[in-house]
Amino acid sequence: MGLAATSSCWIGTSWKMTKTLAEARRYAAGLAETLQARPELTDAVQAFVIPPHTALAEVDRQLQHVQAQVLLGAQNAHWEDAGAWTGEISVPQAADAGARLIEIGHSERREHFGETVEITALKVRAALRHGLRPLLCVGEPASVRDADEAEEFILAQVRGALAGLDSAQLARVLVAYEPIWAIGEHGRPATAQELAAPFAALDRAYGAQVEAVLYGGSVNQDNAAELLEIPGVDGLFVGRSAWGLDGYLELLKIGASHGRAHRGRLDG
Ligand SMILES: O=C(CO)COP(=O)(O)O
Repeated sequence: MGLAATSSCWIGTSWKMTKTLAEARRYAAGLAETLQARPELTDAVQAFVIPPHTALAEVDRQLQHVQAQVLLGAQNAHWEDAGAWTGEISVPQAADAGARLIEIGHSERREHFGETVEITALKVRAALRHGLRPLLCVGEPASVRDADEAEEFILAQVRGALAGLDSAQLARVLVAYEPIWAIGEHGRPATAQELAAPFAALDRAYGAQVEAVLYGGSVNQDNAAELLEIPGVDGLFVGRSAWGLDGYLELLKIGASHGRAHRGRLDG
């Protein structure tokens, strides 16, 4: 798939429901230009960008010369390949527009669009069936965290979505742990201390089987380096702080320096 073989750190962004076509084109063109001029930014990083469906094909066009450096993703796709599903798009349609990754089960989709564990399982299978990487998002609400049940909650979400997959399929899955209370303008970033136990639990259960486990929720240029140091964190999934290209490039730089240091440790 053209992924950096040695990538030790994933840094990606979902634009959620933001950006006109012109804004998406400008961002993607600027990203492509920067990555061509400074390929070292992704030497130790796998970058990914998840635009709204309306901009997928155009962003794909803009990123065509840096496809080995940036994975393009879609924010959602239906589990059926085609049919009478008004308002939905299928995995083959997302792939046709350039997507190589499908985001599944973001808490905003679970909360506002009724996406259940069963639905996430169907969508994971649809993505894999068509050779795309599923990016499964899991995370607990504040009430579950306060009841000290976060780990059970997120492991049940992952288990339900990935049940029955073989090891080759699991090896293509990305998991993003995004506590709901940490996401968006009303969220606050989780601290390294709060994240230690959930990431340890995810690592124990799935770390060796899935491609990567990422953290998301109010990631910014000030906390990214510290978050990347948490054991079990293989990368960051970013909303608002990467909606401007400069913000995303800054995060890529932080990821690159983390990735290089990490690789140095592995090599040494
Ligand atoms: O939901 C997120 C990524 O999927 C995170 O959003 P924010 O970085 O804006 O909190």
